[in-house]
Amino acid sequence: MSPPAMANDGGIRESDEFQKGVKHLFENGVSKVPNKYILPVSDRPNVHKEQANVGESSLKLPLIDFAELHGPNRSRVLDSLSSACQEYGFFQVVNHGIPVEAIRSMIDVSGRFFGLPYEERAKYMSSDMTSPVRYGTSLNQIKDSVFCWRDFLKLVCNPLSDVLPRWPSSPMDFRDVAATYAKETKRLFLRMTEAILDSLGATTPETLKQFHDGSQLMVVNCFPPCPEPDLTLGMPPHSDYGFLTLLLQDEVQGLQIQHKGKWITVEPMPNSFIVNVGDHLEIFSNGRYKSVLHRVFVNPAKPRLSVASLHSLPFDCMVGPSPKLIDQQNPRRYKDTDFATFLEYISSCEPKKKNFLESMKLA
Ligand SMILES: O=C(O)CCC(=O)C(=O)O
Ligand SMILES: [Fe+2]
Repeated sequence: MSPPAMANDGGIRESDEFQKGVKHLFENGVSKVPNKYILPVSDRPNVHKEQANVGESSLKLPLIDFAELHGPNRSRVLDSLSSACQEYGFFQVVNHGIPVEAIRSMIDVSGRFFGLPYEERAKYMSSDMTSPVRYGTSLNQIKDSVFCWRDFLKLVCNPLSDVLPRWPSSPMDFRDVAATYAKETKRLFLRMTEAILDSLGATTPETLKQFHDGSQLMVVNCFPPCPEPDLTLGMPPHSDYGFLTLLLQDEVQGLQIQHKGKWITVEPMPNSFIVNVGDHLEIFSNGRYKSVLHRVFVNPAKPRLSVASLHSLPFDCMVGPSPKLIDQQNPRRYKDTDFATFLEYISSCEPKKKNFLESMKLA
């Protein structure tokens, strides 16, 4: 027999309700954050206190004008790219060549997907980490002891023709829009990666080819308004495991990155992309470029949406420090790793900060 359903301070009577996600809680008029989502005091966002100190807590990321990368100023832009990856692990890209229409449509269709009735969204729930489509809540709803205030839709993007028929068929235009967006972001990723490899002096034809055939995962994140945003987070501090993440956020604040020991809010900039160094790039660069912790705070009034496109080498490929970046002065600092090891890691324990990357470091 299952244990009796427990009432709690959020007025939610069944713990199973939490498995349905935060959009569901919000639609049912939740008026207090249920205990399941309340973080220990030391992990709470403290956003309002930080923002009273505006000068320090709000940040314009280093700006990379992508068009300039292909002009006479390329080497200067590569230098800026290199400092951004070393100092912040993040930068913002403008003039990236992705049509505004593709960006707007992706945000719009994602919003409409999360606007579908719960039963329609729930068709895509799966505990299989390798499923081409996976709807869910929190980070890992099977393992997390405290849930975060986020629902997600994960879409494996390669090979596109194989996975597309498994993607949501509703809203009707979802597949078309998301496939166009996936192709556009892949193209930008490849051009971005050429520049990153160039900035490291680590370009080889084999590496470029591997990225060409590499993996892509899109994560659509939905953060509904939260009645008590100071008690919880949309996403706890984490680093991204791939090589590069191309992140699109709507106009609502939420993303914070850790910089010089402080949490700094990244101001949304319409139609631009935020790009961040993932664990695989930190490893590949032998520690030169940093995969930086980031988190998401929620707010009481506005829903927020973001789309992260995570790119790396093919799923079964080993990632290790580039031989071009290892020498006597710079000995190898990380072990080789692959996706399978990472998946095993996230399914076997609650992901905490940069533990995965830490476990890859050589003493
Ligand atoms: O919503 C955001 O701004 C960040 C999302 C994120 O960090 C992720 O999906 O890994
Ligand atoms: Fe992330």
